[in-house]
Order: sequence, then structure tokens, then C-alpha cells
Amino acid sequence: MTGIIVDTKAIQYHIGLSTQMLCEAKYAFLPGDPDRVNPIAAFLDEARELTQHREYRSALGYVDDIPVLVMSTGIGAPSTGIAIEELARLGVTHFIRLGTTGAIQPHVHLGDLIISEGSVRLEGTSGHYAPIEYPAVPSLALTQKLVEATKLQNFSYQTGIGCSSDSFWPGQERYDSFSGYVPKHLQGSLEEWQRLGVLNFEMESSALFIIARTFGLHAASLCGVIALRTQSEAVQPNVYAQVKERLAIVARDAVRLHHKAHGTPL
Ligand SMILES: O=P(O)(O)O[C@H]1O[C@H](CO)[C@@H](O)[C@H]1O
Ligand SMILES: O=c1cc[nH]c(=O)[nH]1
Repeated sequence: MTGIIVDTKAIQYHIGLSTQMLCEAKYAFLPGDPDRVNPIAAFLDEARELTQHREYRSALGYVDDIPVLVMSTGIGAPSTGIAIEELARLGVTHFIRLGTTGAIQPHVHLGDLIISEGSVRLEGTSGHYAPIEYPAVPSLALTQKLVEATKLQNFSYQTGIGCSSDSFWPGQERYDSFSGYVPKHLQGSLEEWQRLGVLNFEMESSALFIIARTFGLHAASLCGVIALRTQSEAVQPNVYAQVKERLAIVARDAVRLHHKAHGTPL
């Protein structure tokens, strides 16, 4: 069956946004947490809240005269997939995830930024868009601008492969869960990812990369380290404020650099 008609002018069912509300924004910053939307938007000019539907809180602001949407995805790949589907309909072409993450390599420190070069697809959503052999890789151009912006700020950072898991506990081999049990096929998985050079665990990047890439759109991922899994299973809330600020600054500057180098995205 072909010919499904999508009314791009309409308010999108899940995110509650329409083309008109986006003011032609081509760039979207995507934190998971709705509470990170307004603090990130505060680093943009003329920032204002748009709406909130379900886990999707949104705000709009400007980098110079470039409109930028900030919208939460909620936790995990399914809600991230819905966010990308609906934002793509509204004309967004460049997606930057601004997340938190747990580092699994000993040389990574709390508060470091991790700029993704690719992601292990330990989630189910991306498989609905492309077979597992298809690589979850970000846009090179957008990623390069994240690196450039991070360096200009002198923030400590790493680049490399992350792992996007469908669960916070067993998929990231945490034993401090309700049952304390990690199924056999995931026991030892953390050590295996370490030995394969994977830097970190989070939950959305691989779905974002696959869906954007298969749509012919552009995505990148920048995460701040709030857990050191080589030392503990716990997250460290004391670095959250610093991480949030760094994510906002780097994303804002990366948009400026990207726009300067590539012009207004089509
Ligand atoms: O801080 P956010 O962007 O939500 O990202 C991370 O935090 C959540 C888990 O605590 C997951 O969404 C994970 O990817
Ligand atoms: O350890 C962590 C920290 C943040 N987000 C995750 O998914 N895992």
C-alpha cells in the first residue's frame, strides 16, 4: 500500500507541535529529560517555551538568527523514534542528542563530554527501521562541529563508540536492580564492551542515528558523564548541573559553526 497522506501543517499527535510553532527550525537539541529543556534553551537567544505533551517538552530559541528547537525525547529508543518521526515531518533535518551517560572505561572522568562516533544497537527500535547489520553512525559534519566547539571551550572530552541499551539495569549490567538478577546472556557484557573499546552506556543514540540516517537526515550525540561504571553502579547527581551547562554551550556553539560552514540546511 502506498500514498499515506501526512498533514505536516497539523499538530503532531505525540509531540504537540506544528510547522508554524517551529518557525522553520532545522536544528533540534534533544535531551532525554524534560527538565533539561528550559535550562538548555536558556543558552539560546529569545528562548520561549512551546508546549508539553507526554514526555515531550519543547522550547524554541535562536543562535544568532538561526531558529533552534529544544525538545525532550523521554527515556529510551521508542519515544526517541517517535520524536524523530514527528520532527522530521515538521522539517527538522539536524538532530543533536544532549544526554547523560555512564562511562565504562577507566580513563573517562565524571563531567567529561562523550561525542559519539557510533553506537552499539542494544535496543529494539532501530531494528524496525534497518537490519542489525546497518551501522548506527552519526553525521560526520555535525559531529566534527561538536568536537570543534568542545575544544574551543576547553572542556574535557572523549570521542568513540557508545552502547545504547534498552534497559538501565540488566542491559547495562547493573546488579542493584529490584531482583538483583542479570540474565545469563548479559552477564559479563560490561566487560566485553570494555574489551571492545566501547566508552559508555546510554539509551537513545543508536536509534537516533539509524532513524535519521535512513531518512536522509543528520544526527549527532553529545553526552555528559554522570556515572563511572568502573567504580560504582550509582549515578553522581553532583555533576548534573555542570554537565547540563556544558551540553548547552557546546550544542549552541556547534550550531553556529555548522551553519557558518554549511549554510542553512535544506
Ligand atoms: O539524561 P538522558 O538524556 O535522559 O539520558 C540518559 O539518562 C536516562 C537514564 O537515566 C536515559 O535516557 C539515558 O540515555
Ligand atoms: O549509567 C548511566 C547513566 C546515565 N544514563 C544511562 O543510561 N546510564
